[in-house]
Formats: sequence, structure tokens, C-alpha cells
Amino acid sequence: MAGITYEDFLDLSFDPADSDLVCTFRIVPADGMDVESAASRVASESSNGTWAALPTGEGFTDMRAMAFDIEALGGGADADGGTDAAEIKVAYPEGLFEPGSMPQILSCIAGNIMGMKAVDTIRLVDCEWPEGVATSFAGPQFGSSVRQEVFGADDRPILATVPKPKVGLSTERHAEVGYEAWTGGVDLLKDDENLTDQEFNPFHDRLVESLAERDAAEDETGEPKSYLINVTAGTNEMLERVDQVAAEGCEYVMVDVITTGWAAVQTVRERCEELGLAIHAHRAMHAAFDRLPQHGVSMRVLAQISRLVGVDQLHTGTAGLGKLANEDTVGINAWLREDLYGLNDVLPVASGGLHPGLVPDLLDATGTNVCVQAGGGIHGHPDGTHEGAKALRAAVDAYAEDRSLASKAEESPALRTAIDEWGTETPR
Ligand SMILES: O=C(O)[C@H](O)COP(=O)(O)O
Ligand SMILES: [Mg+2]
Repeated sequence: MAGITYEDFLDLSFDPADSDLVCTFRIVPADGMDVESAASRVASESSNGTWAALPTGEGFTDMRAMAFDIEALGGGADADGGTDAAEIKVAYPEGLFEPGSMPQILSCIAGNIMGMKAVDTIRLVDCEWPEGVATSFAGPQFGSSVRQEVFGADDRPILATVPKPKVGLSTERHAEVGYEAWTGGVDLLKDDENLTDQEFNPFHDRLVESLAERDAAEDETGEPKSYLINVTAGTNEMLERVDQVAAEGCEYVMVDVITTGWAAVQTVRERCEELGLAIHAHRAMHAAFDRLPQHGVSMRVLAQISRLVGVDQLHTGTAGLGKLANEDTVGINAWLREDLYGLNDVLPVASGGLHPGLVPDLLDATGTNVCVQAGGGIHGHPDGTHEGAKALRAAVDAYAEDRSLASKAEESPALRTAIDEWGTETPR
């Protein structure tokens, strides 16, 4: 090759190798740019090209990505109602990637191209991960096995709750709320995404006091209980907190995976393996990447990344039923469960505006191999947290028993009250 220009990154007859990472992008070319030119610029900028023609020759390894498939999306597919939106596929050679480094991979496939003027918008929609790249990551340590192995939950989903208000509760009150919820029937107490180590509720005190209440709740109910404590912080501080969690005898840590960053999650994953802890991933800030359908990085790809870097549980939405916008919860959950070269699966977490009246429709959509989380849908119960937890547990038990909520409510006053309060409406 004497030299390369962006045109050398498009070949519609190209057949990707099994070892290539194939990415699907949805693009809207800039005004005056045809889709072929835009597609080849995407492949060029995300591998080893730039805006100018480049010399090649001695000392150069060909690491070109290739745009090889273009499908017009037709009228109205652009944000502005235009007709030139397209879905394109780009194949990246395996050697382009540093094994086991998610930041490096993303700097290629979701890097400069996200702001490139050749496209008005660009969205990384999906990735087909080849074995070499996928297995250079650890994947989940436990995955959905926690549901049965930690909690013995059989046919029902495991249940979690976030004390509300999400921040501002004292440590003592937080732990008490945990006790009320655990003894009402939830399996997991969960911190909220913005509760870490604040003066009103310091991390280590909360860890110790909550686990003391956890032990009391286990004694009272005879059921295993656990705590998703939020270790989110700078990486070194997170590792300190992970060590504290293990030392105090908890099974899990929770990490805000988008705001901490994938490299930090990879580091936490290594420490969690040494200590035998599972990772619950909260996805706060994901919508900055995935909410606008024409641009960014899809939740599907964020979920793929989460599995590769090794979280065990991940929030994937509520199949349209809760308070948050969701992208294809069902399809994402299916991907998290598919075989991926022997890597463990991920337990999907449904959270955001759930309450007992939504449980049947939710579980019809997601199946029962999930974690169901309700904050407001427990603590907002007219009779308080304990009754709220009983109501949610009754709703999932009814599903496992193949009974309607109405029939279960005849024997569960807590569920009856929840249904009377919230019905089966989706909150906003
Ligand atoms: O972090 C979460 O999952 C949310 O705080 C859910 O809260 P909600 O159940 O009250 O919507
Ligand atoms: Mg929250």
C-alpha cells in the first residue's frame, strides 16, 4: 500500500473474519456528504486513518477497519425528517485492540467518531464480539447464579429496595429501614446511586450498622439477606471500600459503572474476585449516552460492556413500565443471558418507578430470572416500609404461584393496600 485515504476504508464486498469485532452504527451524514463517504470516514477515524491522505510502507501494520455494509433507513429516519439515515457495519481487526482494555476499545469504536463533522449524528447500536476480544475480559464472577446460590429463590425474582429519600437519612434510620424491608420480605437492601460517604451517613458506619440489622433480619426470617452498599468513589478509595465490605462479611458491592468509568470497574472486579464479592452495577448517567435514538451509544452496547468487564447484576430498565425511559429491556436481557464463549451471564435488574401492581406485566416481559427493585414502591406504601416490602413480596410470590394479584390480595392486606393506592398504573 503506497498510502491510504478514507476511501480505502470502504469495501462493500468485504467479508469480515471471525476474529473481527463488527460494529453496527446508525448514521446521518452531514449536509452534502453521501452515505458511502460518511461510512468510510467512520471506519477510518475509528481505526488508523484521519482527514488527510497518509503515507504507509515500511514499519506500518495494516490495522484498517472496513465499512462493508450500508443499509438505507428510509424516509423520516433522520432527526430532521430527512431520508439519508443509514445503518452501517464496520469490521475492526482484532489486532487493533489491546486485550482486556475496555477504555482502549471504546477509544476506537466510540471515540472521535462521536463528534466527527462528517456525520450529523452517529449511534453505536450493537457489537458482535469475537471470541478473542470477549475472552480477554474476565466477565461476571457469579452472574445470575447469585439468585439461587445466595438466596435460594427458586422460581421467584430476588427483591431489592433503596431507602427513600435517597439521600439525607441518618445511618441509624437507613439501617432501620433496611431491617423493616428485609423482615417484610426483600432480599437485598440497596444504596442509591448518589449515596456514598457523606457526613449525614458515613460509609463505614452505614456498612457496619446495616449489616447488624441484616443479621437480625436473617435470624428473624430464617432467610438469607444481603446489602448492595455503594462503593462508588475514586478507584483507590473504591478498593479500600471493597476491602471494608469483605472484612465486615457482606456478599456484594454496588458501583455506579458509568460515572466511575470502565477501567475503574475492571480494577474493582479484580479485587472482588480476590475477595469473593459480587458486583451490582447501577447505570446512573447511561441516558446521556443512549436516550436520543440517533446518537450516542446504545444501552445494549453499554450492557455488553458491563458483562465483559464483569459485573454480576445490571440495571436494564423495566420494559417500559416504570418511571424511566427504557431501550429494549427484553432484548438486552436476552443478550445478557446468551452464551458468550462460556463467560457467565448477568442478572438483569428492573428498577425505576416499580410497585406491586406492575409486577405481573413486568415478569411477563422479563421472566423471573431477574432482580426487582422498588424504592418508592415500598417506602411510599401508606402503612410504611415493612408493609410495603410485604406487598412486593406477595406480588412476586403470587406470580410464582400462578395467581392473580386480586386473589393474592385477599390473603395479603399489605398487597391490597398497595393495589388500592397505586393500582396498575405506570408512574411518571
Ligand atoms: O436507583 C434506583 O434503582 C432508583 O432509586 C429506583 O427508585 P424507585 O424505585 O423509587 O423509582
Ligand atoms: Mg436511584
